[in-house]
This record gives sequence, structure tokens and C-alpha cells, in this order.
Amino acid sequence: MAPSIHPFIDNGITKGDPNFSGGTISCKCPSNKVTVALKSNVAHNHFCGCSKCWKPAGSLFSLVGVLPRDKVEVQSNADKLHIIDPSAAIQRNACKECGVHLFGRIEVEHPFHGLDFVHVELSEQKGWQEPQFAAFVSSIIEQGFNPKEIDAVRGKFKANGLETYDTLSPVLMDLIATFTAQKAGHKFANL
Ligand SMILES: N[C@@H](CCC(=O)N[C@@H](CSCO)C(=O)NCC(=O)O)C(=O)O
Ligand SMILES: [Zn+2]
Ligand SMILES: [Zn+2]
Repeated sequence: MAPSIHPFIDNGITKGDPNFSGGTISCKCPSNKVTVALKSNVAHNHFCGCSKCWKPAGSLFSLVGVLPRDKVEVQSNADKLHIIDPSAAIQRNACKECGVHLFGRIEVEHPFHGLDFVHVELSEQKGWQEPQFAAFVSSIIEQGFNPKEIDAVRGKFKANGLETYDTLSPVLMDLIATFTAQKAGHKFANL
């Protein structure tokens, strides 16, 4: 059986609702779930093949989007959260018991400071922004995926109208580059 790319693409992508205003995500513990309110929809929702983002069991990719950190509020069992890797730019707060990542937060100076990273598949609500692109596709090879089969993976994304990249999308990479340039003292007109 071919490995699952991610449940949200294996059976075709469902469009989000542009008027959707948020919901609740929860971890996968059978009881005493960690629950987190997301008080807006997400943006830049994307599949990510990197080794750091949480992936559902058996899937090659994560699905991760961002929203302002002041729209994210832990509602229950906060004591079960721990930060997976405190040295990473994105501090992924995960459930100690089931391993699910609830939100990733940036505390250092960074182009995406102020945005939290979340996985909307952990919500029962429907209407979240649909995936926009696939990022860090070649990273799955670093984790042991056979490079001979990568074209099939890229083809599946393309067949669903999604571009594939080996970093983030050009829009996000340009934002990062702009931040880096401004930090180095470059000034841009009309930004
Ligand atoms: N090949 C590496 C790439 C890891 C990586 O750079 N991941 C990105 C994207 S995560 C969500 O889009 C990133 O920004 N990471 C910063 C961080 O995790 O703190 C690998 O696969 O590990
Ligand atoms: Zn849990
Ligand atoms: Zn990632």
C-alpha cells in the first residue's frame, strides 16, 4: 500500500469557508485532553515534510497553518504541555502523554514572531482554510523516504492544484528575506 501523504489530501482536498472564524483543537488522549481555542481561521495553511512538525500516524507530511498568537488560548490540561525542543525557533508545545503538538510559538526575534503554528486537523469543526502548498518536500527523503518515489509525491500535490517547494512558498521566503535585509539595514521604498 502506498504511504499516506496526509489524510487531508489522500481523498481530495475540501475547500475552506472564507467566513469561518475558528474553533477548538484537542490532543489525542482518550481522557483529560489538552484543548486549545483558536479564535480565528488560519493562514498559509500548508503541508510540511520537515522532520520537526507533527504528523499524524502513518503520514509523510504535516499540515500546519498560522494565526496570531493572541488568538490562541489553552483551555484545559495545560499542565500536560511541554516544549519539544526549546532551542528551535518554533517552540512546539506538545502533549506529554500522546505526543500531539498543540501549538508552536516563536519567542525570539524572527520574521514570523507573533504567529503561532497549529494543526487544524485536530479540530472537529469544518471550514478551516484549505492547504495552499506543500513545503519542505525533499525533507521526507532526509527521513528515509525513497528518492525514486518522490516524483509520485510531488505529482499527487500537483494533481490537487498545489505547488511543491523544498523550503517555504516564495511569498513566505520573500517575507523572511525582507526581514533579514531590513535587519542588515536595507531600506525599501513603498513597503
Ligand atoms: N530539512 C529540515 C528543515 C526543517 C525546517 O527548516 N522547517 C521549517 C518549516 S516548519 C513549518 O513550516 C522551519 O521553519 N523550522 C523552524 C523550526 O522548526 O524551529 C528538517 O526536515 O528538519
Ligand atoms: Zn494528549
Ligand atoms: Zn515543518
